[in-house]
Amino acid sequence: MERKEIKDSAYLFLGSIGPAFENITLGIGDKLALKAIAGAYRVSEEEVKKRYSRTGDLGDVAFELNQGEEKSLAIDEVFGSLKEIKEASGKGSQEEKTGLLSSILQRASPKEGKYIVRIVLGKLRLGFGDQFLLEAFSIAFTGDKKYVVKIKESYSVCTDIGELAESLAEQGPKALGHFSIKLGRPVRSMLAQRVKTFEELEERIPGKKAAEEKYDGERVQIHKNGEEIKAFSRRLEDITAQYPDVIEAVRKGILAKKIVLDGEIIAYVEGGKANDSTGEFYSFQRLMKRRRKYEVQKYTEICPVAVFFFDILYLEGNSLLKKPYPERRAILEEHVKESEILHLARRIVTDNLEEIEDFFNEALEKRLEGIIIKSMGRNSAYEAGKRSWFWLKWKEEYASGMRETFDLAIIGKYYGRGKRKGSFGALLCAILNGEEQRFETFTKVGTGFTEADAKEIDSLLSEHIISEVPKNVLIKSRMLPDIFVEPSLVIEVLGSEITESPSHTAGQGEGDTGLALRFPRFLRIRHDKGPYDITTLTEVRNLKEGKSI
Ligand SMILES: Nc1ncnc2c1ncn2[C@@H]1O[C@H](COP(=O)(O)OP(=O)(O)OP(=O)(O)O)[C@@H](O)[C@H]1O
Repeated sequence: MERKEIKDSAYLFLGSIGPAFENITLGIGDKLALKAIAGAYRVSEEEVKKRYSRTGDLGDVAFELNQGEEKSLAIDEVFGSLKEIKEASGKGSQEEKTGLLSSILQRASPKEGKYIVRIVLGKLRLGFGDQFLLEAFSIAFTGDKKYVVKIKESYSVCTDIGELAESLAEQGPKALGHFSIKLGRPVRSMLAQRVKTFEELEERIPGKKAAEEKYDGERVQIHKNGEEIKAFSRRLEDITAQYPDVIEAVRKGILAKKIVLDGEIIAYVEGGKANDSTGEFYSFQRLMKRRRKYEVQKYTEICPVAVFFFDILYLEGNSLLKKPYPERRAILEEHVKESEILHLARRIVTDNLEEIEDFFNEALEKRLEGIIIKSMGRNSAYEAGKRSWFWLKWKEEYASGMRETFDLAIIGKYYGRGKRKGSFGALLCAILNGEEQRFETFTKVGTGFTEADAKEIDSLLSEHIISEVPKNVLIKSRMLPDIFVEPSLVIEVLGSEITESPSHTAGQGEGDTGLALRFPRFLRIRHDKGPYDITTLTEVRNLKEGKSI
């Protein structure tokens, strides 16, 4: 095969005439195909319809009607015609498309005609996909199956299967490893690994790490090449037309000429929530309203979105894929001018797992679904197409293993900090050590409150504010709250794990570590309980050992 034929046939094998990220729809449905078949083989449309209802496949109908056994087409002829069909547009384009299809069917053998019709209708169904084709490339162009893994890696960066086939045909295995990110050709997204326990985050990425908010929307890779701005989905489809608001915001807020950004588009209203400068996030379901071809502009108002960028892959002619994450993040911060629609993914950098836990709880409070922990290591490259151990996801559902409720006494309150300034903050809560008749801190609850809950709690606590720690309360200095309250108000809290903690005093005795409740969530105020009716240390210990309370 000639080089050009190799490229074209790579697309045709997958029932297409180009890579997914280019607009490759031919604009022919059953109705037009039926007309073209009738025209090509000089039978009535009724006849084609009758046969179609019997076989259920217009490709088979074309095969039956075609008498041209000895005819044969070259690949470039087929490919050229399909391209012409795609490009016919505007007034009279339907007739033009039908005429072009008719004409190529007349020149085709029965088998060729059958497959052309199927390709045109997007129903080739050869029974294999791109992964299979990559294995075939390994054998065909390197003579050895052992290159499959490398070819698949290259395909994550060079996502145009035709281009990949052409390079391999030309250079063999030497082509591998030399592909780079290119404007207009999205790379496959880097994905995050999942861990089983919160501690595993520390085992996998020890020491200093970043925790970023995890946005539950649509992954987007934005390519800006001067005036031309394109958005690609995780499946590498061109989704530019769906998000005119995002594209406009990029035009205004991203000043670099040539740049590729990775992020998540999410349904979001800036400053939507009173007292919260971070705005309000909405569900993935709501974002899906934006998946439409018509009335796109109207829906930008019905469902406003924002994009949160968390990575940069390319800048002014240079690939950044191999640079470590901290460097990429610094470059990203330099090039994104935040606005109502453009944001940087919020994050903290720390080596303290408890701070990450707080950050996670705050994310849930904002109705986000979790966090992504990212390695700050020197080798933390952008691993296109890979589920990488440099990125770990931790979601609300992973944290909800135990789901037990506890009645806890409030002994202090923290104000909202940073972005949460002015908002409710969190409550320091204690269990009762029955033997010592002492309240020992067990958890800090910052999520699950409605605005009404927060108001009610504030007003109830206001009567119990004291200036120092009472004798019957044991608090570590690192956990000191902004306001102390005497144990009086009891709340019911849902929690999912009891762990050893250097910050809490529950059951610590002479030792240094106490017990703590992880991922607590406020359920309700227990007006019916007093501070001496709450969950006790004995109950917590039993629960930790797997016995029920
Ligand atoms: N800050 C962030 N960093 C990286 N990815 C993020 C971030 N925020 C949101 N995401 C999204 O979260 C996805 C991973 O989360 P989740 O497990 O919910 O998605 P999934 O589609 O079920 O799984 P996956 O994407 O890992 O196959 C990423 O693919 C990305 O689209």
